[in-house]
This record gives sequence, structure tokens and C-alpha cells, in this order.
Amino acid sequence: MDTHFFWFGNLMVLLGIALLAAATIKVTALLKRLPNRELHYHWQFLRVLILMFIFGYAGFSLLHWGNYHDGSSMIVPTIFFGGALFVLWVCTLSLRTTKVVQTVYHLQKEAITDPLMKIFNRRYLDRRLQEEVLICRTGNRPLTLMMLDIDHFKLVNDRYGHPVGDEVLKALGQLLMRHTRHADVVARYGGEEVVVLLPNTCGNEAHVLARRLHQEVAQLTVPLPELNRPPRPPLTFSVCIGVAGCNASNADANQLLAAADMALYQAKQNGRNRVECCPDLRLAANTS
Ligand SMILES: Nc1nc2c(ncn2[C@@H]2O[C@H](COP(=O)(O)OP(=O)(O)OP(=O)(O)O)[C@@H](O)[C@H]2O)c(=O)[nH]1
Repeated sequence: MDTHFFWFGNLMVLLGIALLAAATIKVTALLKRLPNRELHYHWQFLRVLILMFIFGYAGFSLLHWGNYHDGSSMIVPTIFFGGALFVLWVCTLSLRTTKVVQTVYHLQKEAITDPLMKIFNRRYLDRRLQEEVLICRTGNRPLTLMMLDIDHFKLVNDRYGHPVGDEVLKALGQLLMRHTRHADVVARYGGEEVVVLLPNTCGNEAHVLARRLHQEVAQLTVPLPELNRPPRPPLTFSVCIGVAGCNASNADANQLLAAADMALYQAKQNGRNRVECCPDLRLAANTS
């Protein structure tokens, strides 16, 4: 018996088993990164198949141990090795592709998210506002916009410190995300000003939502740090909300923002802690 063939044949099959084992490790790492349930099932099934192949290879190796005498008996071990290499390659590339796609996704999300409030940032708002104005004009859909501003926020910072001010902003961001639809755009407009863009929403609906948000904010509490002082009651705060709207005939991003800003200014002028709508809100953003 040619010992070269003997060792080469056995080695190919054993290396094939090692490559398949490495492939299952890659698939396991991939499974941890997959958010999608259906894809999970597919990759789990594939992992079971690879494990079955490992048993198949091992059985073949035991049955054919020493049965490699010439070049033709090398065909099957070579195919086994090539197949395992192919499986490992595909699994490795799938894992790397998933990592790259997830990194790009996170970077894109970061680029449009406000790091403190965890809502969209001004850049994203500007883009979406232009898009929604176009949809409003061409699709004849009503569009409304709310501008929120925390009352006397400077006092919060001055009295309790900036970290508490930051907690207030975070709590407001979370509340707004909880009480708006997926299609709405909640974005930080400036310091403590937030814009909520409401696509396909008429003036009445926006007004009802604004009043609800206003009440929800009034019930929101932010715990104050104790810092060796006796416990203090949690902080509450209020907001002013300005609401404006447009329809196909008068849709314009800058005018919509200016109208909401004007309504917000009115709310501040009228004593704060209130909702004000731009005077022609019902006409501006009527149901289509
Ligand atoms: N903690 C914290 N404060 C911020 C942030 N951005 C802006 N501010 C503060 O927000 C405050 C805004 O103050 P003003 O514009 O005078 O508004 P206000 O005190 O809320 O008064 P009114 O809006 O008129 O009721 C300033 O003190 C800013 O320093 C932030 O990211 N974190």
C-alpha cells in the first residue's frame, strides 16, 4: 500500500470534518446577530445539516480507513474536503456580510439620531419634512406639525444642574416616542425644542394629539438625585405646544415650521403650559 495515498486520503476527510466544525461555529455567531425569526429558522436548519454532514464524514472515515491505494480512490476524499471548504467559506462570508451591514445600519442610525434624547435629529427632520411636503402636495394628503418647548427649562438647569436637565430631555423624548405612531417623525429641533411631524393627519387629529401629549407630560416625573440630602419629590415640568398644518394648496416646509413656531410663541405669551394652534389650522390641514 502506498502510504502517501493512505495518509492523504484520511487527512482530507479529517480536515473536512474540522472545516465543517468551524462552519458551525460561524453559523452560531451569525445566529446571535440575526434579529429576524424566519432567517433564524433557516440558519438553524443549515447548522443541523452541517452537523449531519460531520457525522457522515466521520462514518465514511471509519469505514474507509486505509482504503486509499491509488489516485482514483482520492476522488471522494478530495470532494469531501472541497465541499467542507465551500461550506466554511459561505458561512464565513455570510457572517462578515452581516457584520458589515449591521455596522452600516448603526452608522446610518447614529447619523440621524440625537444622542441624548434618542429621537431623530434636525438633519433627518429637514429631509423628511421636504419629502412629506411633496407627498402632501402631490398626493393631496393633510400634513401637520407640532413644536414643543419645555417651560422654564433654564430654571431646571440652574436649580438642579445640567445632568437633571438632561434626564428631563431624555424622559420627554421617550414619552413622545411612546405616544406617537411609527409614521410620525419625532425630532430634536434645537436645545429643548422638539418637532413632531404628523404625515397624513388633519388639523383636528393633531390638536387632539397635542392636548393628549400636553397632559401626558404634566404627569411625567423625573427622579431627583439624593446626593446626601433628604429625599426630594420627583421633578415635574410642563410644555408649550404650537400646532400648524397645511394641505396640497399651501404646503411649504418653511411656512409650516414658521406657523408652528408662531403658535408656540403664542402659547408662551399666553402664560405657558398650554397648546395653541395656528389660527387657520382646520382650514390649512383639512381631511382630504
Ligand atoms: N441640560 C441641558 N440643557 C440644555 C440642553 N440644550 C439646551 N439646554 C438649555 O435649555 C435652556 C433654554 O433656555 P431658554 O431658551 O431661556 O428657555 P426656557 O428657560 O425654557 O424659557 P421658556 O422657553 O421661555 O419657558 C438653556 O438654559 C440651555 O442651556 C441640553 O442638551 N441639556
